[in-house]
Amino acid sequence: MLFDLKLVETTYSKILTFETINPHIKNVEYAVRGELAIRAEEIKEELAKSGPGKFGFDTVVNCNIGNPQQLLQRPITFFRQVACLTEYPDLLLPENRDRVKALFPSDVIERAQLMLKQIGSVGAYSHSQGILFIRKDVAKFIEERDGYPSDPSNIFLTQGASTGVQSVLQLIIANSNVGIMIPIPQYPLYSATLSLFDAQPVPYYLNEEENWSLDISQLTSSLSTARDKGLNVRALVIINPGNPTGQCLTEQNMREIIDFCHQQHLVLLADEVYQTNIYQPTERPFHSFKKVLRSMGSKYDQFELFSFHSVSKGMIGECGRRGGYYECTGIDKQVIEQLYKVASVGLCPNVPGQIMVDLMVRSPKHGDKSYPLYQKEMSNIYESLRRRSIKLNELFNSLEGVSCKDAQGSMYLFPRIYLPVKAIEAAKAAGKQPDEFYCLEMLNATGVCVVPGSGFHQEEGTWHFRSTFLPPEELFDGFCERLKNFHKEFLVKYNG
Ligand SMILES: Cc1ncc(COP(=O)(O)O)c(CN[C@@H]2CONC2=O)c1O
Repeated sequence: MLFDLKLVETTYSKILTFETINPHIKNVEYAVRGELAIRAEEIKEELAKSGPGKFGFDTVVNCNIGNPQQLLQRPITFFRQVACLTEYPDLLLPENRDRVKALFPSDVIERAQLMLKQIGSVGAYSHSQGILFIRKDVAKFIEERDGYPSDPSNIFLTQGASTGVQSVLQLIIANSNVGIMIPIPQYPLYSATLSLFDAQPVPYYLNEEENWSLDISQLTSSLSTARDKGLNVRALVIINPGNPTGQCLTEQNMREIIDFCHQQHLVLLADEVYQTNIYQPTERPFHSFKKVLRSMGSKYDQFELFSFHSVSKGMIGECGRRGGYYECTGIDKQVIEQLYKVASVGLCPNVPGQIMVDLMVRSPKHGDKSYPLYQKEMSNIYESLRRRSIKLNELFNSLEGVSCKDAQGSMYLFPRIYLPVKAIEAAKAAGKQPDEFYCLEMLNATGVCVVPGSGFHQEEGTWHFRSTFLPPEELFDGFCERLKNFHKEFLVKYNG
């Protein structure tokens, strides 16, 4: 007898429902692309369909995510020229030589030929840890940056820093009693990943009054509270420069943190993706944890450190290429073998992303044909980011009931907002956190999409939001004006 499909359809119950999927996935929150970002996409749709109409603006400005090229930042010419030739090697055939020479500088052609000689084809799987030739370039970059040896076999190329962070956390989280120390406010990749792997976040609070500084006493009290609860705290996460807070650690503070981890037997995860987004290079230069660690002498030779970097940030902003790496320092060889085994399950990181990592760590040098343009493009982007960070910081601090620490690094400002009682009551009535309510009102009034501080977690009773300073400089004054006018109107509406 044939199945009566109607019968099957009426009685068929879904295997996968919200109730039956992995509960850890349901616990995951990632505010950078949460409710505000979703609402911003809806508004974009409505604007595309029916024009400004009911909105007082004609464009949505995505300041919720550090995605420079979404905000029209131009890619670095040299990087794209090399990438272009590696994607279509026929351009390098003798019959095309003259035409290609007319379009591409000789050092671009040479670099593309070198890359293709090493990798074969961008369409081929590579070594699961990443192409050795590129890992050697990463190791050389680290040695030249820090002045200490780096071993390519201790380097993993990854799909952006995100997947590196997740691989390392997955390795450390042996069971649900494992605690991982994370900064508050923090970039929600960490809290989200701990939820996913069913680990326990052990929050340590950054000190906003002291420019988001990291007090060792805060680490100590947070750790002892967690251990008193019976948690097996195994690692400490540091984001330097900070996201969302933008602070850069002093070398002295970094030595104290390493000593703290050494004494308390913690693995250190150093997220350094913003290491070139440094806007006060004299007062607050970037130091890598690898360099500071190696400068502290043989007592720390066995210290365990993972350092993460990415092509998504800096002046490069090639977020969509998903390129990054992490370096394992002091990590047991057998543990590295396990990391390799898991990396091999995913076969390999994407090869265009690996090429971008190589271009980042081995960029045009003085004397190369492409160097003048490369240097000009990089410094123009850097100076513009610095100017925009200062301008937006000044704007926030000019607003009534707003205070904002300056951006020593990264791509964000994280102003604190003091909201009128009526606004807090209105938020409660709407079932929203006060800063979430403020951000939604901002989006609906101006089209500017930022992320509420609650999405990064924050000290109880304080409210913040995070904005990038990425809108194009030629539109920046208009962008700032939108925010200023909104804030004034918001206060009138809820101060009465
Ligand atoms: C501190 C930090 N670490 C890692 C990442 C992951 O980067 P990739 O996976 O792209 O290498 C980000 C991305 N920053 C997110 C994305 O944009 N805005 C943010 O806060 C980040 O801010």
